[in-house]
Amino acid sequence: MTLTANSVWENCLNYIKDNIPEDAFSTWFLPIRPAKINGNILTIQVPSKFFYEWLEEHYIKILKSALQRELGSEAKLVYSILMDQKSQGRDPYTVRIPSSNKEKPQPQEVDTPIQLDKSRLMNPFVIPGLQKLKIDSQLNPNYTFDNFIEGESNRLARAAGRAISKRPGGTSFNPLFIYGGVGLGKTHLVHAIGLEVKELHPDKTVLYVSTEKFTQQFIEAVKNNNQNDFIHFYQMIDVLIMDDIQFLSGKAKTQEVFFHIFNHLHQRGNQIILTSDKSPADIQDMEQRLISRFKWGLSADLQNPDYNTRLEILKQKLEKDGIIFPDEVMDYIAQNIDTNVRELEGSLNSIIAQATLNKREITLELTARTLSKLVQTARKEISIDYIQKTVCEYFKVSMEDIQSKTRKRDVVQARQLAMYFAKQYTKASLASIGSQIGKRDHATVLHACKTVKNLQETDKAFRGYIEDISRKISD
Ligand SMILES: Nc1ncnc2c1ncn2[C@@H]1O[C@H](COP(=O)(O)OP(=O)(O)OP(=O)(O)O)[C@@H](O)[C@H]1O
Repeated sequence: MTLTANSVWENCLNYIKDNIPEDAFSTWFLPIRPAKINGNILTIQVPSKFFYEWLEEHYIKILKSALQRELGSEAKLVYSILMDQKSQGRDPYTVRIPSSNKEKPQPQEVDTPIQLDKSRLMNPFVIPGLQKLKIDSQLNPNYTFDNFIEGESNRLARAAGRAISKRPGGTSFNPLFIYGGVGLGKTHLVHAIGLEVKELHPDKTVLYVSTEKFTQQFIEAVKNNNQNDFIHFYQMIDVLIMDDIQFLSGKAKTQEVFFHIFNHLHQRGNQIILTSDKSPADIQDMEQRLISRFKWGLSADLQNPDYNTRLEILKQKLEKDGIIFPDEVMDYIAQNIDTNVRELEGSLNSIIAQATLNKREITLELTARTLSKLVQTARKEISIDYIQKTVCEYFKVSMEDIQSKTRKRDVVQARQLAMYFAKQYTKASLASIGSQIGKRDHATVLHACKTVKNLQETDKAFRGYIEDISRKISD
C-alpha cells in the first residue's frame, strides 16, 4: 500500500490524540494540514510561524514518536508555514522549515576521579544516582553560530571562537577572553562555541557557568565542608566557559579557588573561555596573578555593531518571527538604535507590540513614535533615588550610611559619587540634589562633583568605578 501524506498524518493524529489533552489537541493539531510526503519526509502546513515555534517547543517529542511509528526511525518532519501578508496587501505565501528537533544538549558522562566522593557531591549540574557522573552542559541551544551575525564589531572574537570549537585546548587562544559592553553578544558567542564543541567533539565535557553561580556554589561548598569535591568537579571539565568573570572582583577566596582550577585545566590543555564587561587590564580588585593568566591566550573585544551588522541582525530576527518590515523602517531602526543588540531586539519587540495591539500597519511614523518614547522612558527612569541605590549596591554601603553624617572614607566616596551622577543624569538643581542625598547644601554637592572629576583624571581605579556605575545606571 502506498503511503500518502493524508494517511500518514491521520495515523499520527490518532496516536497524538491519545497522548495529549483534548483541548491542546484541537488547538495545536487540528489546524495542521498534511502537505506532502517524500520517502521518509513528511511536510505539514501550519498556519503561522508562532504555531511552528509552539509545536517545536512543546510537542516535538510526541511528533517525533508519532512520525517514527509511521515512517521508521529515520523519519523527518518539515513545516510549511503560511505567511500572512495581508497587512502589506500581498497574497499569503509559504516557507519551509525543517524540524530543528532542538533539544537541550544531552548530559555528558565523565569518569569520576578516585578521590571524588559522589554521595557528597552537591553540584547542581550533576544528575545524581548514576554510576558515571552526568553533567548538564547548561548550554542554550538557541545561541548558535548560525544565528550570530558576523560583522566588523565581532569578527576576531567569532573567528577565534570557531577555531577553538574545532580544536578545544589545541590553539594558542587559551584562555579565550571575550570582553565588551552590555548586550553585545558575549553570552551568545560563548554558548555558540560550547554547542559547536559538543557537536564536533561529543566526547568532550563542556560546562557553561555564570561567575555568580560559581561563587554561590563555592560558598555552599565551604559551608558544607566539601571544597575539595567542588574543585575536583571543575577540574574534570574539558571546556569550561565562565560568564561575567568581572564578578570575581573583590572576592579573594573565590579568586583563589578559581586560580587553582584555572591552572589545573590550563596545564592539562583543557580549554577555558571567559567573558567580562571590561578588558583584563581594567578589572578592579582582582589578583594580579589571575589578571596575568587572563592575558595568556587571546583577549578579543566585542564592539557596538556597525550599521550593516545592525541591519543584518534586524533582518534575521524578523525572519525568525516570520514578519516583514518595510525597508525604510528597517533603515530607520538601524540608523537610530546604535547602542547594543539587546536594545535593537527590544525596539523591534516594542514596534511589533504597538502595531499588533493597536491594529496598525508598521509604518515609519509608528516606528519613529515608538522609538522616541523608548528613549524618553529610559531617560525618565533615572531618578536620584535610583542613582543612590545603584551606588550603594556597588560599594556595598547602606542607604542609611549615605544619608547620615558619617565621614567614613568609603561612605564619603559613595555619597560624592551619588551626587556627581545625580548632576550628570538628572535635571535636579545642586540644592535639590544636596537635600535628597544626606541633607547637604549646594556647595557640598559642587565640591563633590569637582572632587570626582579630579579623581577621575588622576586615579585609574576610581575611573573604573565611574565607568562601572554609569553602565549600571544607564543599563
Ligand atoms: N552578532 C549577533 N547576531 C545576532 N544576535 C546577536 C548578536 N549579538 C548579540 N545578539 C543578541 O543580542 C542579545 C544580547 O546578547 P548577549 O546576552 O549575548 O549579550 P552580552 O554581551 O552577554 O550582554 P551582558 O553583558 O548584558 O550579559 C541576545 O539575544 C543575542 O542573541
